[in-house]
Amino acid sequence: MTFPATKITPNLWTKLPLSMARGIATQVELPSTSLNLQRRAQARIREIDFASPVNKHLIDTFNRQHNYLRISLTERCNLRCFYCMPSEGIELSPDGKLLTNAEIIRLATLFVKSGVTKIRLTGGEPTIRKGIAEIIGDLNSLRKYGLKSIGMTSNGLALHRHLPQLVENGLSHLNLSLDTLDPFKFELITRRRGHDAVLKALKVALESPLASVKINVVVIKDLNDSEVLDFVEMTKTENISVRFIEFMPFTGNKWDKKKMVPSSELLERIRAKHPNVERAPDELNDTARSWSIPGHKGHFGFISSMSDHFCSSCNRLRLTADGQIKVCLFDATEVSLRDKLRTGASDQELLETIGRSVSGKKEKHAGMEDIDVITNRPMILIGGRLKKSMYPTLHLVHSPSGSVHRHQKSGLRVYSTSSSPSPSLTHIDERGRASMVDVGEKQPTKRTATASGRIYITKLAYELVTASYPTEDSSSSSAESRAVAKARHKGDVLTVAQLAAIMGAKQTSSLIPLCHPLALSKIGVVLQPETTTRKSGSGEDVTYSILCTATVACEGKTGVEMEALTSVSVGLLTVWDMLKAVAGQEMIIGEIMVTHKAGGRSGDFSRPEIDTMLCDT
Ligand SMILES: Nc1nc2c(ncn2[C@@H]2O[C@H](COP(=O)(O)OP(=O)(O)OP(=O)(O)O)[C@@H](O)[C@H]2O)c(=O)[nH]1
Ligand SMILES: C[S@@+](CC[C@H](N)C(=O)[O-])C[C@H]1O[C@@H](n2cnc3c(N)ncnc32)[C@H](O)[C@@H]1O
Ligand code: SF4
Ligand code: SF4
Repeated sequence: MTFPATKITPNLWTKLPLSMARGIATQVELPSTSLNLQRRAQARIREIDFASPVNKHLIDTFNRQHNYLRISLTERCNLRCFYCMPSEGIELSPDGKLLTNAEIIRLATLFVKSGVTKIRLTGGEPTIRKGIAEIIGDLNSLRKYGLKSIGMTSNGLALHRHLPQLVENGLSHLNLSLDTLDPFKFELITRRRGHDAVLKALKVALESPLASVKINVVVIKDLNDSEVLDFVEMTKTENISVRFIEFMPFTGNKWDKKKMVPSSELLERIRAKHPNVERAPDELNDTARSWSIPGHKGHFGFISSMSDHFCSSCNRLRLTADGQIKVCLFDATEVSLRDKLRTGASDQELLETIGRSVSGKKEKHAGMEDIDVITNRPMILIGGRLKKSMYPTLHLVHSPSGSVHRHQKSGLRVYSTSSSPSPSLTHIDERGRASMVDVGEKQPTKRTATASGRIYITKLAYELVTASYPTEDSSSSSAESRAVAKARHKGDVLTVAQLAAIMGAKQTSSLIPLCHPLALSKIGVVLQPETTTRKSGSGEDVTYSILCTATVACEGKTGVEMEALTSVSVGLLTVWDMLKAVAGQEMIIGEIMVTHKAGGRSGDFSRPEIDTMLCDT
């Protein structure tokens, strides 16, 4: 006999681990007198299987037990983070294709009864899903089947007012995405405003009884990597976990290895300031490797999906908003549970479908050298599909046929760019020469457009603009006062800029070569000085700016967005001219955009405002 099975006392049998039971059950050299032992071993295996918290359909061929389900509640979002979605936007699934609240709960119940103990709601932005509070409440009732945690990953924009209700209904863990402490950079990264709202949400979260609050920071070289120490500073007084995430590639996000800062490099920067930084315990199956600084209340960690992946301990499955099961973030394969559900599949049939997907899960994702050639969905969708015209033109392997084929090195599916239609320009004739569009045949309709833009100015310039005029002694001899006097000499900055913006709208066709002259019926310009305050390591940082908004209208054959944009641009340039004596070259003009447009064939457009996108929970 090669196995000391006979030495196992009845008491020990009940604790015999699966591997040993298997060893005994499969031994061929057991004497016939020991067949009883084999039977006992087989019985022990059945006992373990029965008691196993995870159904066999959720265990893959690498023995990874999938007890973490991420549910995407929506494909929509109130931000437009450049690293998550293509600038062209995404094609949304029609509402009828999305899982209903009842379908989400039916599937979640099945997963929980099969061993899932952790559910994370994500998206898109989960907080804009109608009825999220009820969904959380219903998930909470699954605790009786073994569900231990209900988490949510959110950008926080619409959260601060709703969070207490969500927590009351059962939300236990919140991961808040906040990549920068600088409001200006926030707008660059998310292509939207709302930094203040996210900070408010963070404050509410830290004051709530949530079991954990984590901040997700996607680190991009030369954009926000200089803020890593400021984020670490937050862990000094707050019981939070800040996680620095390596920038990952998804279709359309223009991933570039050079924009990614490896976690090891960030750790060295942190160590240079805090030599006593030490490794902290990780949670089981955690994506992050945690570290802390002695004396700090919170800790920080690195999610090194690219440089040091954690696939061997992967325990996660994804359910997309349109009801697909996706077993790996980087695997485009998916199976529709929604279709099965809607054709009357039983729980057992659904579980078997899930099991087939799980058993096909690969050991790990492609390495850094190959991963940028796979065609996956943009991160925001993780469940929808890209418009053909959105297939990326970078990082793709071309095929002569212009069809889908496999990348030679990784074996992953790639798309050729040759089938992508190219958009056409309206101001170019067939020979590629500039030409004004003939609008003679078009019917005049009421058109309106609103554009906005911002100029960032210095504190002194801000005070000058907002102080009632005149307030200071312009005879003072300091250089600063002389500059103030010189600027004031030009007049009331906001009034002059407003008039200039009105003139700018009227002059658009003289300035922009192919714009039609239009008889404008309305030009409304508002210049609003604004301050934004943020906490920094050394106290508070305040940003000073002036927001210029112009609304233009006409009864005509072409749109008036160029007039609105020109108006804003001229208004902001005038502010620059008026303030250059005090603010010099430190000013920045930016974020010039169309925010609303109505009338005309292309239909109405409204850039989502933070407040209009709030969920209605
Ligand atoms: N490779 C890989 N990375 C993932 C996966 N899920 C999340 N991440 C990474 O982890 C980051 C944070 O995701 P979160 O939504 O906060 O989820 P989480 O890290 O699982 O959250 P915890 O439950 O707090 O551990 C994402 O931005 C990704 O970079 C995954 O399944 N695979
Ligand atoms: C897709 S978002 C969805 C939830 C929510 N809208 C949010 O931003 O928190 C989930 C997480 O993925 C992260 N993420 C998105 N694109 C990423 C990328 N290219 N690389 C790394 N993380 C990314 C976000 O920062 C966020 O923390
Ligand atoms: S990361 Fe989140 S907030 Fe940003 S665009 Fe993607 S889904 Fe929206
Ligand atoms: S890449 Fe795939 S296998 Fe690796 S951790 Fe993410 S989901 Fe799991």
